[in-house]
Amino acid sequence: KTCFLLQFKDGAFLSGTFIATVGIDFRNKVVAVDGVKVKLQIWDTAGQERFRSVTHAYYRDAQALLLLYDITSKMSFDNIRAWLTEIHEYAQKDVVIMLLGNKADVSSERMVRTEDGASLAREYGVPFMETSAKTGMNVELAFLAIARELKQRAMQLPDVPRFQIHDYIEAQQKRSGCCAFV
Ligand SMILES: Nc1nc2c(ncn2[C@@H]2O[C@H](COP(=O)(O)OP(=O)(O)OP(=O)(O)O)[C@@H](O)[C@H]2O)c(=O)[nH]1
Repeated sequence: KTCFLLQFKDGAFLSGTFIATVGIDFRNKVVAVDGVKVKLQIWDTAGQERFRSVTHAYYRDAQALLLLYDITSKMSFDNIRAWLTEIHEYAQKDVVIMLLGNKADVSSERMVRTEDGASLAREYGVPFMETSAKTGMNVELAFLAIARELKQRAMQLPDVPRFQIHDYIEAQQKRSGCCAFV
């Protein structure tokens, strides 16, 4: 999660370094959505169980949640259902959720099929992408899709059709020729 956030914030990937997040950390980044500046305040939570009570407290105020698993770790994927249960318990009812299968660059060590990620996301009705904090694949798209959704919600006019995050991601991926949307 930290590498994913740093790739988005600074366009950098620190190879070989792993410093577990203690509790919670945050970064800000301003992005432009159709000429409107959207300030994203992104909280980076610790994945480790022992920090769980700290991270719970932050769900309530989140407008969006990016749920990351590691495609080389079946356990991280299997944990997603538990995270979704927690989200439903602690987060706002209308929170935007996105499921991301990260480390897609390490295909030789893949333990979770793309279809399995996509099918879990379909089950919960949330958008899904595979990403790489190392190469940057889909990192910006994930945050921009969220920013667009939040901006549209904030500025929603009665006669304008609602923004469809699934359609937006699919269209962007088709345009860039990247990574078939499953
Ligand atoms: N190849 C590859 N390695 C990655 C990628 N993302 C993270 N890593 C590596 O995975 C390890 C853990 O990454 P972190 O981003 O620190 O993980 P985290 O989810 O923030 O961990 P916690 O803070 O403990 O919850 C590091 O050694 C990273 O270099 C990726 O997309 N590709």
